[in-house]
Amino acid sequence: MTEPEMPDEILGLRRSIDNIDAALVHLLAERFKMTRRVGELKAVGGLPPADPTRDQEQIARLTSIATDAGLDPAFAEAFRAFVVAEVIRHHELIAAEFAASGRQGELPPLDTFA
Ligand SMILES: C=C(O[C@@H]1C=C(C(=O)O)C=C[C@H]1O)C(=O)O
Repeated sequence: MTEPEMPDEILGLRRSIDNIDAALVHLLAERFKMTRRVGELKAVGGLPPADPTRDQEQIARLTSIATDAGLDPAFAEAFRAFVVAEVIRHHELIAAEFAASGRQGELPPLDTFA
């Protein structure tokens, strides 16, 4: 049995979906560059990787933005938590590398835009 033909509208929608997926990957790559630098600055300053106060501010802000945008706020929070968990993992690695390097108090070179 042959499958029904894919409607042109679905093919057009998929082109936009692919563009959006590409934009999301680019945005995440830029975000991780920024959070990596935050992780370096925290390691130098002796600050912990996680910041629960900042988390609460972000959750409140994103819940409001998601609701206004018609996106399920529970999904927005799950996505934020997924991304931040990876950020914290990076920060822990950066802190461990910094502690092992013996460069206490020195700021690593800025490579945010590398
Ligand atoms: C990037 C930071 O570190 C962690 C990661 C966050 C994030 O990815 O947005 C927010 C708070 C922290 O738990 C930060 O403190 O700004």
